[in-house]
Formats: sequence, C-alpha cells, structure tokens
Amino acid sequence: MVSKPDLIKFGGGPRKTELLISINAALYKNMINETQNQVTFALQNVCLTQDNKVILRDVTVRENARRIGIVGRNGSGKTTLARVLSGLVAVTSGHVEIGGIDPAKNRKAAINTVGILFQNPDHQIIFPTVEEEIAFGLLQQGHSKKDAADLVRKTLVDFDRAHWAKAAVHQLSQGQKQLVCLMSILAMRPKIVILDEPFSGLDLPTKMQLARAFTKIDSAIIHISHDPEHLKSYDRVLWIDEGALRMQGSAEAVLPAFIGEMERIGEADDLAQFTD
Ligand SMILES: Nc1ncnc2c1ncn2[C@@H]1O[C@H](COP(=O)(O)OP(=O)(O)OP(=O)(O)O)[C@@H](O)[C@H]1O
Repeated sequence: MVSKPDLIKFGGGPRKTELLISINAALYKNMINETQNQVTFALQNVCLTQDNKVILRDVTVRENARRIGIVGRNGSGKTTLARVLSGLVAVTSGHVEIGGIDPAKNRKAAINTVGILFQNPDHQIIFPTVEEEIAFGLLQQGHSKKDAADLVRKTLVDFDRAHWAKAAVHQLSQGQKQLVCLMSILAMRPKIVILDEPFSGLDLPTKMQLARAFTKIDSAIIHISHDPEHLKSYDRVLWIDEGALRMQGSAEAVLPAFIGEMERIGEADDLAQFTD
C-alpha cells in the first residue's frame, strides 16, 4: 500500500464499439498539442522481486518520445513498471532514470517530474471535496495555501469544472472521480504523466470524454494498457511480457505483433495453467 504523500498526484468487442474507439483515437491524435514535451527514460538491467516473486526481469530500454504506450497481458508487469518509473517502488537491481532523475532516490524531484493516474480512482482519492483533493499535491510541492487555491481554481476552469470545487468526491461517478485525479495531477504541472489503464471499468461515453480530457495534457505521456486500440496513435510502444521487454518500436510495428500473439494464445487455453 502506498502512503498518500507518496501517492504523487501524478495515476474483439462489437464492431461499432471498435469503430467509435478508433474514431476517438484519431480525434485524440489530431488534437494533441504539437508543443508537447518528450519523455526520456532509461532502464538498465532492471530486476524487481517482491514477496519472492520475480516481477521485472532484466529490463533494459531507452526511449525518447512525446507519447509512449506500454502494452502487455494481465499480470505482465505493466503497473509495476509504472510504479518503478514514478519512483513509488525501488528496483531490486539495475538503474532507472526518467526526466533526468532517479525517481526512487530523488523523491522530491520525482513529485515535480512524474504524475501517475492509477486504474482505480478510489485508490488515489482521500479528501472529501474536489478542491481539497486537487490542492493536496500542490501543497506537497510547497505552494502556499493561497497559491494552491489559485491553481486549483485555474485547473477547474481549464476543464470547465469550476462548479465542482465544493462537490463531495464520494458522490461523483467513477469517470468523474478519474477526472478529479487527472486534474489533481495536471495542476502540479509534471513533465511526464503516466496513465495506468485509465479507461478501466468506464463505459464508452465516459471513455470518450476522458480521452478528450487527455488532449489537455501538455506533458509527455506514458500510457499503459492491455488494449492495443488505446495505443494506436502513440509514437512508440513497448510490449512487456512476463516481466521482460518483448518488443519496442513504432505502434505500427509492435501492435500487430502483439495482437497476433494474443490471438494465438487466445486460441489455446492457458487459463488452465497455474503460474508461480
Ligand atoms: N507486491 C507484490 N508481491 C508479489 N507479487 C506481486 C506484487 N505486485 C504485483 N505482483 C505480481 O506481479 C505480476 C505483475 O503485476 P502487475 O500488476 O505489474 O501486472 P499488470 O501487467 O499491470 O497486470 P494487470 O493488467 O492485470 O493490471 C502479477 O503476477 C502480480 O500478481
């Protein structure tokens, strides 16, 4: 369990659905701000073992792009990699650098460098009202109460949600809570935003609305997903398989290879197997 101060505010369906998501991906790509920053990160021989289980296996990778996707099956290690990149988890061996820092060793710099949007907003939100939730990260960054309040207001206005300031978070829908988490992260102006399965559990209209909110992200983006549809428009994609880097390259190169392998596995019945 990650403590709140460490929870840096960063975190073959029906054809019609696929079509809508594709349209949305195209819309998203066109709306992306061309001045967006790039993510630079490098992992050198990164291994991570937790509770005697090897989760990341000798991952060596270097990337420098505006938007990087990370794809992989359930349990392949994507979320763990996101935690490593944000500095929430220290590696067992190897070296991690993102945005010019080692995020686990330099926590203060990490708060200003990387924001992470988690899969489940209920794991991220702890304050009763929207404005308190957004203010928290800003206060952690060292802003005065007044500056934090101004930045909260500005962020809400940027998202056309000024009327949400006093709203009780527990009364919001999952999609609305996810948007609160996103606003909390962006208010802090991180250089890099990590999105960890941000559409998980959301219905299609909510996904589309959240995807539009992502277009307001000027920071570089690392987007983690098991669904290749979400990463089609990304500059670079890493495929993580059983804790190791299986492939890296353009979305056009990696995603078809990933889909082919997923279909091959889907034809078989590996759900029958137990893993260690
Ligand atoms: N603290 C831990 N101790 C032991 N095993 C863990 C721990 N955290 C994660 N794991 C295991 O490590 C593997 C990778 O988990 P992780 O959550 O990083 O995968 P993921 O690709 O994000 O999966 P999903 O898509 O299902 O969210 C899984 O088998 C998980 O059960």
